[in-house]
Amino acid sequence: MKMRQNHPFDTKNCFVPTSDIIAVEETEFNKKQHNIGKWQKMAKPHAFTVYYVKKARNHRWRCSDVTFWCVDEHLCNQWIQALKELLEMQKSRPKQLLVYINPYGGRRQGKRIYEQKVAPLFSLASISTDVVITEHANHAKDNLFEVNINKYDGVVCVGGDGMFSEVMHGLIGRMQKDSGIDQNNPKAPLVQCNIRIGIIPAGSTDCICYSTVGIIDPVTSALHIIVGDCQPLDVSSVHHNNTFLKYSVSLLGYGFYGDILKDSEKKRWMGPMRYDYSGFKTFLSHHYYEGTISFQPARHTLGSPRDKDSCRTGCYICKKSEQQLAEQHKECGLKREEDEEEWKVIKGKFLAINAVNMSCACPRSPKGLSPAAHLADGSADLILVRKCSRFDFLRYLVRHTNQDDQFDFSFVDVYRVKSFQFTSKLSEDNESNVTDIGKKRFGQFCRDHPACCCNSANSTWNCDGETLDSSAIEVRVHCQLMKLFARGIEENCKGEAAYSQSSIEQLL
Ligand SMILES: CCCCCCCCCCCCC/C=C/[C@@H](O)[C@H](COP(=O)(O)O)NC(=O)CCCCCCCCCCCCCCC
Ligand SMILES: Nc1ncnc2c1ncn2[C@@H]1O[C@H](COP(=O)(O)OP(=O)(O)O)[C@@H](O)[C@H]1O
Ligand SMILES: [Ca+2]
Repeated sequence: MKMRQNHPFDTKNCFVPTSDIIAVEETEFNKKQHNIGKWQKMAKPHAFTVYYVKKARNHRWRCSDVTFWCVDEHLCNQWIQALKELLEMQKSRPKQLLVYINPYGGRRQGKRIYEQKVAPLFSLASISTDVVITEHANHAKDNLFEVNINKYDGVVCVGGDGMFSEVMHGLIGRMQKDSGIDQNNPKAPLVQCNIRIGIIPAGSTDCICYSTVGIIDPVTSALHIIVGDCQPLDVSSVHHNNTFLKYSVSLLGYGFYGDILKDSEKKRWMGPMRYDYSGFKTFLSHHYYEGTISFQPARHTLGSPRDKDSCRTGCYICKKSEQQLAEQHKECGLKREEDEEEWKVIKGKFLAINAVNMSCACPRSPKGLSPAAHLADGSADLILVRKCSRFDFLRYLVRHTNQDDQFDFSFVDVYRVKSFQFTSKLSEDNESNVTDIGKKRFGQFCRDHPACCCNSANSTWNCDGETLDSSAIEVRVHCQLMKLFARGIEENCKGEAAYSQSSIEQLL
């Protein structure tokens, strides 16, 4: 048996674990191939091609192939058969997928990206698909309540974080409905969703994809789906007055990121640039908001938000935290102790309140809002940015883009929490004096100090890129409620070199 790679100048030996094989196919023999070099000496060659994952720099994956030639047709078929059987044994690989494409996400390239880059790979890997191109917001979510979900091994969403959020709401909501769980009850133990979601990035921020794969690249994401990767993910539930509002997996942000989102929605025509435009505007407006945050610290996890190590493939902290939580729940089931656990209360004036379930790394900030946050440890990092000067806030923002510690400021606090509540001062006041028409009419600016940027109007919550209607919320982290076709960010990738190079550049 002889081997020929599609890159003839690569190393002669090629080692491919079966878990990295995408497909094995009998190679169509044509005259041109027969005339290449030494193969022309073979009387009647037979060949098969192995398509496999080739790992490149910066967590990027590509489909590569190697062709094996031989004269014996029987031997060739035996090899094809044996390799196909090996692939068949990989039970985590999906065979049937349901795909939702948001044609208006990001730069409006979702359909093209799927058809040109992803569909050919799925077809090579013999994955059958049912494709839905969404016609309106909530199309995918509503559809997920109707389809025969058991037919599928996974759901793929082509779009941004907002589109992912929609699909996640459909799947988690469907799961609770089928199990008779009332989502409006903030204390209800939610049923885990075992149908994995794959994200083909075609949105504006794509932070969920970046934080779970390490790169925004449709081909890489498609290959993670094909090899059947599985990454559990924490999900936060958000309630107001015993009414379910939304789930969140990436950023739940009040103040700065809420205001950016609200402003940017009016500028959708700008595409992903709208966030930079609204970001600049919001930065200049420098509004802060008064309110009270109470939270329960996450005592079950070994990690802390100030750790130097981040969550990586096969993360030990996520595994340990999951075990710890399972043990606690067993005990709590008997004693119903959870609610008695300590609550910490913080009142203040905040420029931003960010709760993140994952690092929220994205191309704008490759280390994210909380670099040491874990994907599946049952906790969220609660970041409180108190009132400070514009200059200090800018210093804080800039540290998201370099190696310096963004938590090392006197006006920034970070806590690892398992649940929290927020009420704005305004809603507290409104509750105490029911109708204050004056406040509503002149509510935009502080009447006592017109120039102080103190805002007597509420901000809005940014929940994975969607606005919430209520400012008073109650949030609870559900450990590993769902799963993605991903494996977290891999350690010691060739890409790490680029990271350390930039840190060297900074030192010089
Ligand atoms: C001076 C430069 C400062 C850069 C600071 C960058 C911090 C970026 C952190 C981004 C965290 C993103 C968390 C993810 C949120 C997404 O779920 C969510 C939805 O995504 P989708 O549209 O794909 O559906 N995206 C968002 O809510 C957008 C967040 C907006 C991030 C843009 C921030 C730009 C800030 C620019 C400040 C400029 C100050 C300039 C002063 C001279
Ligand atoms: N066909 C459609 N028309 C309009 N909105 C849609 C459609 N399909 C999905 N959406 C909504 O668009 C929003 C943003 O989508 P997303 O793919 O995240 O793009 P972006 O990253 O640019 O915000 C989501 O909230 C989703 O519900
Ligand atoms: Ca987490």
